[in-house]
Amino acid sequence: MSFERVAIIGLGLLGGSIGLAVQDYLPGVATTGYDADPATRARARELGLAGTISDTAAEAVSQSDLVIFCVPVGAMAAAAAEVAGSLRPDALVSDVGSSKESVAKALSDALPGAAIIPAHPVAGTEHSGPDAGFASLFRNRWCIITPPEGADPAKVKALSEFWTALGANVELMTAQHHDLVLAVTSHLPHLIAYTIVGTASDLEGVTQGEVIKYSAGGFRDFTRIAASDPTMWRDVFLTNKDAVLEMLQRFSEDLTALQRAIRVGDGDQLFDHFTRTRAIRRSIIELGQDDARPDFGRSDHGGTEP
Ligand SMILES: NC(=O)C1=CN([C@@H]2O[C@H](COP(=O)(O)OP(=O)(O)OC[C@H]3O[C@@H](n4cnc5c(N)ncnc54)[C@H](O)[C@@H]3O)[C@@H](O)[C@H]2O)C=CC1
Ligand SMILES: O=C(O)C(=O)Cc1ccc(O)cc1
Repeated sequence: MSFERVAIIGLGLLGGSIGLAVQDYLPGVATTGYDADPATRARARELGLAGTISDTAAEAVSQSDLVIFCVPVGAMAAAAAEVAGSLRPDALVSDVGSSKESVAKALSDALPGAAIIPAHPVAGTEHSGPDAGFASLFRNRWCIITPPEGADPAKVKALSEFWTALGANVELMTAQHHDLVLAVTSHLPHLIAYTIVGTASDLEGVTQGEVIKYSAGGFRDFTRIAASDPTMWRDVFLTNKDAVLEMLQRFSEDLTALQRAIRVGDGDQLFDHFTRTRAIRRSIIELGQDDARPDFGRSDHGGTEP
């Protein structure tokens, strides 16, 4: 089973990248796009983010056997409600949201009876909007699929093959496990970046100019992450609240332990901790997932990376 026509609802970074990637890597599959923002629809037409850009969500999905919601996780319920009653009976509904339990519930509440298999391509940048999309975004990245209990194995297979065709490596897990893992690997790092950049810019006696001028490598990396879309990240923290708070609690305890080591001058504890974390970085590089490598995620199939 493979898909004939994909509808993409939300034409920002993720939706635009899917549209471009399908046109490049699955040229036999038709693409239709819709975005709630008329200016984004106009830009999507100029950029050719999908074969057809519809002016209503209902029209975009009506012929499609795969419908992917690419809107902020807090907007999934409203976006899904707009297509209720217009889906093909055999359509598979999916999404790309960064949190999964709440999105699975939002989609199934809005679309009772529909086949829904949520997914999360763990691939992105700090940029958003239709101009941010590029076809090679998903190459060599993970796509986590979270099939609900009782999901049709043929549909899970078809969705896995779709993401594999776009260049992703697919992994299956429960939505609950996804939310716990991503809380520590993605959500908490973003919260820390938002905090540290705010702290630095609030410092009395340190000017904004100095923060920019002396931003050495580490801080500069944090400013990139802290430039990520405010709507998207507000929604991630509100929808993955329990897992983020649990990880934040553990993080605070570990930070307090390091704070104490500095205060009492326990150099061995600091050294041992930093040695352990350095080994984790090295194992990421050995796994070939070091996105600092110049060729990481690039493809020779076109697509422009920002
Ligand atoms: N930005 C990133 O790096 C990644 C984002 N994600 C997830 O992908 C989703 C989309 O994120 P981005 O593409 O970065 O956001 P974006 O801000 O670039 O695009 C979202 C688009 O959705 C549209 N939209 C909002 N409500 C809508 C509605 N009810 N109906 C139709 N369109 C609507 C907006 O007008 C906007 O164009 C989010 O759920 C996010 O958590 C997943 C992986 C990476
Ligand atoms: O730009 C970065 O460093 C990211 O971490 C991108 C990203 C953002 C959100 C996701 O759900 C997945 C990936």
